[in-house]
Amino acid sequence: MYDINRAERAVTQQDIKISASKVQVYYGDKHAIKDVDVEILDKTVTAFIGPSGCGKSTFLRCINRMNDTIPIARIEGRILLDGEDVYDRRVDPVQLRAKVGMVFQKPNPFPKSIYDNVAYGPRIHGLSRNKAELDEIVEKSLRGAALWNEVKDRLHEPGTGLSGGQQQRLCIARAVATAPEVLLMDEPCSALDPIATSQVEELIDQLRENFSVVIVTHSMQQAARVSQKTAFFHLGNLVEYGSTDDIFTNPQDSRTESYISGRIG
Ligand SMILES: Nc1ncnc2c1ncn2[C@@H]1O[C@H](COP(=O)(O)OP(=O)(O)OP(=O)(O)O)[C@@H](O)[C@H]1O
Repeated sequence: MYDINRAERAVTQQDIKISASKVQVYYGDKHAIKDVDVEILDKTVTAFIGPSGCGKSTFLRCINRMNDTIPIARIEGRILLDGEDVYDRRVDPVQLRAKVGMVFQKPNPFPKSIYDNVAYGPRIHGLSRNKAELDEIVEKSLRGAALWNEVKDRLHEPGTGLSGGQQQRLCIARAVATAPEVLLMDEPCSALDPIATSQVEELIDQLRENFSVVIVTHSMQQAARVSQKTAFFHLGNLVEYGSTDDIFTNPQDSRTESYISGRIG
């Protein structure tokens, strides 16, 4: 049923990149994430799956403190990135988000040129000393996002003039331009057609050579194709977490089994 062979399945002994313990998220009185413990590996694609409203995006946003921007959101527990608490008062969320990049559901390029979209982060974080270095970062990022060949002759045209799939790859280039260590992707293909989806999925597979990638997806086929680890959420709980093969072929919890077989969700 699921194509479980496309992504390399042998998850070798990877370092733990993110370690969450006893994470709770409340929106006002609503308890949206309940006591979540999870260890996310480096150089691995981890998929978050589960029915609508189960908390996938909420938990994803905890990792780079995007929930800080929602006034009614309250977070408890601990999330360590390379052993350091991302909620420590000394952590600057802007710096954190350069290290933990994010790609959203709808491509959201800035109303700027293709070049300036990618150069934006490196400029504000002072990652280049001169124009030549900045050019290099822009080219490398666009190559990394498998977009360079399509845009190299029109770098100074607006990013918003690209197709949806190209815009999403531009957003991925923008995210990788600040040399992040983790890439969070919240349903990155939901606005894309099948061809653009397949290009972005291939890209995700390449990105894990350098990053820890966490992807929220509604498509179980996509989770099976791109991830090596899968976490199944249900009603705010992390019900089951394991290798993608195991989750899809031998789930241990009846709720996981019901979801992957289409009985809930
Ligand atoms: N900004 C917010 N304010 C109040 N409640 C919210 C907010 N964002 C999410 N919630 C609630 O928290 C719960 C989890 O939502 P979340 O968006 O994280 O789920 P999800 O699994 O990502 O859903 P979907 O698959 O539909 O995107 C839901 O009950 C939702 O209504």
